[in-house]
Amino acid sequence: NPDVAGGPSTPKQKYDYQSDVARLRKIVINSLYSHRDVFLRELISNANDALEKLRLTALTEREVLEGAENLNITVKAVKSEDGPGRIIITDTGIGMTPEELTQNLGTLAKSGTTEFLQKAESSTDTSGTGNLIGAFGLGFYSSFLVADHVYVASIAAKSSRNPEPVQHIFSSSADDSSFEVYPDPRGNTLGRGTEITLVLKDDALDYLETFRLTDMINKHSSFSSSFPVYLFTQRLETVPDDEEETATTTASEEVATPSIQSESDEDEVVIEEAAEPLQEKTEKNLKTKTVTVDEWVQMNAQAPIWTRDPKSITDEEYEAFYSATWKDHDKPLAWHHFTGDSGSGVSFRAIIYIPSRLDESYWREGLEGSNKDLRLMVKRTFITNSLGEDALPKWASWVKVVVDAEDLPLNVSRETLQSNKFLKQLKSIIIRRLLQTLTRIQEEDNEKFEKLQEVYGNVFRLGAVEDVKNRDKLATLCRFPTTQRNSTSLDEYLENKKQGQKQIFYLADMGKSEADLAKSVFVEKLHARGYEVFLFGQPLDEVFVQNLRRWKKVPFQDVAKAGLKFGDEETDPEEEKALQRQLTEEYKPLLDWLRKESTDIVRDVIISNRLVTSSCAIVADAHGYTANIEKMMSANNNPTKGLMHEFAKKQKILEINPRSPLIEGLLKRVKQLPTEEEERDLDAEDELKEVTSVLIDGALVRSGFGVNDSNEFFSRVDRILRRSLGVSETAPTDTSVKPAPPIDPELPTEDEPEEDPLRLFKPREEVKWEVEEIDDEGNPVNPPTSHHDEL
Ligand SMILES: Nc1ncnc2c1ncn2[C@@H]1O[C@H](COP(=O)(O)OP(=O)(O)OP(=O)(O)O)[C@@H](O)[C@H]1O
Repeated sequence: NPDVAGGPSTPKQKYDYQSDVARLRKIVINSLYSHRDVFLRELISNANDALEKLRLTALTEREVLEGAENLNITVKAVKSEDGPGRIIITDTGIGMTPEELTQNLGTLAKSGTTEFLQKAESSTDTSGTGNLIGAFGLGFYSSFLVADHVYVASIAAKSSRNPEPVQHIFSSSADDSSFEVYPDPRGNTLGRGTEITLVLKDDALDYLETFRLTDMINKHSSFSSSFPVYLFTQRLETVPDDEEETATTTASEEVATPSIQSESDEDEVVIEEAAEPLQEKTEKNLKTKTVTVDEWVQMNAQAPIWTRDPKSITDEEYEAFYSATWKDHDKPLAWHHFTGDSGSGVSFRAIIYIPSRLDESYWREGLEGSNKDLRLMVKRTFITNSLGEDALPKWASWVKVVVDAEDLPLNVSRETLQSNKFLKQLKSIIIRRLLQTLTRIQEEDNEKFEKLQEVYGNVFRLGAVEDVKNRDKLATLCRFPTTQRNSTSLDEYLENKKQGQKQIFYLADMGKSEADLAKSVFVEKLHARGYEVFLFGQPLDEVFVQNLRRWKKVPFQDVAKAGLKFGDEETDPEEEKALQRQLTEEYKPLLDWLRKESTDIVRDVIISNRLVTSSCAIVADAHGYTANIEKMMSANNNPTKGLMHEFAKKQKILEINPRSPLIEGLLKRVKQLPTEEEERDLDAEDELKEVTSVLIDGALVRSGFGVNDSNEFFSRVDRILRRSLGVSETAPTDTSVKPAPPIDPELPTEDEPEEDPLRLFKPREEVKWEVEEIDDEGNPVNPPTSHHDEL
């Protein structure tokens, strides 16, 4: 309606869009045509939200219902010979005051906006932007995908705070950086709610076709509203050419919005059809004529999906409902539709959906992040999406649920709901059903279960830590790599354990790949002997086992800690035990030597039972930190560090492998050292001390710990290398460098040449190496040129 634009007498208020909105609109306007259809879905969804808000407010404030009788959404296409085509979407929802028009439509307050804008702006691939738009949900701004100009007429619902609402217009064209808000020159035409007029772009006129709109509403919006959605249609009909008969149908161009008799689901549009069958009439009177019959057709006449019999619902319907309700355009991974009784006498129907991806914010939000995707309804009226104190635990906060309770009073408020037992029971019912669904997938659908692992693997671990009541069920869902298989459950591990094995073996080192873990010194013997070891590289793995402690009564054993038992030690032949005793005796001088040299680092030194090829390893004592925990502790900057921490850090044991030639050689050298009564050979002692300390530091590194002072460690390595190369140990390295030029506070005047983004792919300039010659003493033959030092 051109009047909407306002006459000269209407005071217009002009505003600039908030910068994010301006950026968003630019993306929308430049985006791909194939995604334009979303505009209708977005506007109908907003209309539905406005109606839900109204119905919820009406529970406590009846007067908001004044102004318009029915709660519905209408869509009408207006073709025009002399002007542009228009689509008008109207709802009788809560409406907006002029301030709200400015605030809600002129600013962006959506989560993830910045991220979306950055991604969309840097995307050079337009189809990528299209997918982003689909996933983000543009809301109101999607209007500009198809419209050159948009008018939003809105009048807020009457309330005690706003007893005399006035209908206002928000007006903006696609290429404007500003918008206007002004009183509607037509006065109050809506009664209550919002009317959005899209003045279509020339290349979007095909949206005026009824079949196009019908198709779009059926596909995207038939599930998005529990309020009736009507589409204005016109059809041609042949009627008797009898003035009296044709009076019941009008061929007017405009028809009033539908009048609806009740708010129940059986809502019907009152458009009278000819009372008698047409055929009889044409037979009576052969003279006929063709008239245009205007009709409001309800597009979502079916009952809401959750109230229907699951057998009558197709997968496509479940998926369409999911995407319309939660605006997730990736298909859900699975769903479960059920009827329940809370046990406190409230019966309800619910559908639980498992999304096919976790929202990026899930791990960022920390443990406080709670579920916002649970739609709690009472007799089909949306009540709340927050369970308050009875919120789902963090691990399950991603689940999307619709619950419709039958036996609660409709005027139940959020507060009285909190005190109702129903919510508490509902929480545990949802969790139980969710676990059932997950377990069913585990048992019946391998492919889907793999996808579940990919998306929710860490969520199950978190759940087992967080949700003590359901710990076992969640732990059953967890899969881990082992030294023998890619993905093993705890039960599968136990089925594969060896005779006598009384521990579940695992090695944990956060961030390490399975391949790296499998090469660890700690698993070499277990693996060589055919025992299976869990390889825990995920951040939550070690926390998971420490909370679980045992599975089916079998305790977990960290293979990097003392206490490892194969379980068949009893059956070791006598001679093997004797050999062990003999080795301990034989290696006593080396063990004593090592104890003396490693007092700051380890608690004890022993002959190892776990090493095959490696010469030595550092093992955490049962009460000490493993390398993994030690890393976590230092990364955390944990305030509980202190005495206990220092104590736990030192609870390590150095294990040596008597079969390693290196250890044998070391033993020989220790034995050769003159005893104290004779003259001590201090040089030989120092040299051996140095070798020993490199060996211990090497063991620390190999076992995943850090060395105490890495500079000192490398100087020692340096000295040993010099010695083995016959280079002077004391000859200094020339450390002179070219000093920096004097201070220059001037800023550069010319623009820096832009860096070539493809430089990495271009051949590098040849690097010339100069080899420095040294004499017998290790001193350079030719003094180094200055550019060596710069390097
Ligand atoms: N038909 C309407 N009636 C009342 N208020 C509306 C209507 N359409 C939009 N609004 C208001 O404008 C705000 C912004 O709408 P917009 O569609 O951009 O985002 P949103 O609805 O918050 O997000 P999304 O549509 O992606 O869920 C809404 O939150 C709502 O307050």
